[in-house]
Amino acid sequence: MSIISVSGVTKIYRQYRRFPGIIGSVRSLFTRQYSEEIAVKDITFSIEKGEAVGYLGPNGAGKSTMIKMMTGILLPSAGEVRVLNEIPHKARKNNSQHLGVVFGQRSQLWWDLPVTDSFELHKYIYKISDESYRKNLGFCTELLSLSDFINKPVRQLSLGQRMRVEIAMALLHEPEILFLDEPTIGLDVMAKDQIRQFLRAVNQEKKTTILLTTHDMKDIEEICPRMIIVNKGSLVYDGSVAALRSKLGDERRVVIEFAQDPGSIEISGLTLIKEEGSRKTFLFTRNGTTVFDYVSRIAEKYPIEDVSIEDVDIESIIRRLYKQLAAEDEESQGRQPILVGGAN
Ligand SMILES: Nc1ncnc2c1ncn2[C@@H]1O[C@H](COP(=O)(O)OP(=O)(O)OP(=O)(O)O)[C@@H](O)[C@H]1O
Repeated sequence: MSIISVSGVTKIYRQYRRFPGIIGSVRSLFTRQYSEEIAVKDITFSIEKGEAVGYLGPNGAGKSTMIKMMTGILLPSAGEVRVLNEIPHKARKNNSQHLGVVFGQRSQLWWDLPVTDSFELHKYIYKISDESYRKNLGFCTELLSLSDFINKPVRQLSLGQRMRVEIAMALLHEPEILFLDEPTIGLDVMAKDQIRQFLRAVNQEKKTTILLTTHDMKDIEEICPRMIIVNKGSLVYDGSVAALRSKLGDERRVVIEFAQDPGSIEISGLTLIKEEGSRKTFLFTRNGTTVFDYVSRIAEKYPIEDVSIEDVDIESIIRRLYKQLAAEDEESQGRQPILVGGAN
């Protein structure tokens, strides 16, 4: 049985409009006008125990709304969300023992208290046994290097330190599922790396199921073998990075270091995307001809010093997908998603 199951879920936000001015305020009392926004549109997916899934999408795609429904903060307008086989909104009290939640922008910590006091309070509220607390705190302190600032008041912590503390706190009661909304937003490269390594360890060693939203593709690469992509409320992709790569055309980047600058060269089948003197980068799409055929054809005309072939990075793939989706949106409003499905 899936640990999370979302079937046909839609969320519509309804916003009441006020008429302007004093007369308007009186009128608003009698005439209710409202606008509707479909934030999540008929989404279905399920997640198995122990998976790590990235939930992606452009701004306003409906990611936070979905996390809020899975954690029981919001109710769907239609469809059903089940987490640990319960309706999250109804089972909030019981479920909180089994869920860990980190909302990057909103803190669960006590601002003026030392970090340890927030942890102790969490231990008390969640009735964590002494042994379990010691073990989990030890795991987090070591892998997140918390000891340098664990006695400082939370308000004195840097953003990166605070995020590490938030994540540790969400894991102290050893939840089965960890939800994270943009856990690496605004952090420096080192802090991001540490959090990614930590989350990977939590998923692999403790078998905690992880679902995170992010705009940072490195988070996906390092933590999540599976990604779910949403756009304007609808699901547009559910599968692995590799499968998306091949769905969108299997592109490779070919970097050629020429013995001397050959000037501008044109080879049909290769698209020049970067020129740095004698070093040129081409984009190659697999289409029956191998990249070696192209390179040997070039080498007949121009002496080559070095060649390297790289996969296109996931960031570029997602950018391409978003561009494709935006173009499709312009072309035909409300058409069926182009890419649903595609696991491994
Ligand atoms: N409380 C609310 N009332 C009305 N509309 C809302 C509310 N919360 C979100 N929305 C709207 O629903 C849509 C989806 O918002 P949501 O925050 O879920 O997107 P998101 O994918 O998390 O975006 P981002 O990446 O920018 O955080 C947006 O158009 C947003 O304006």
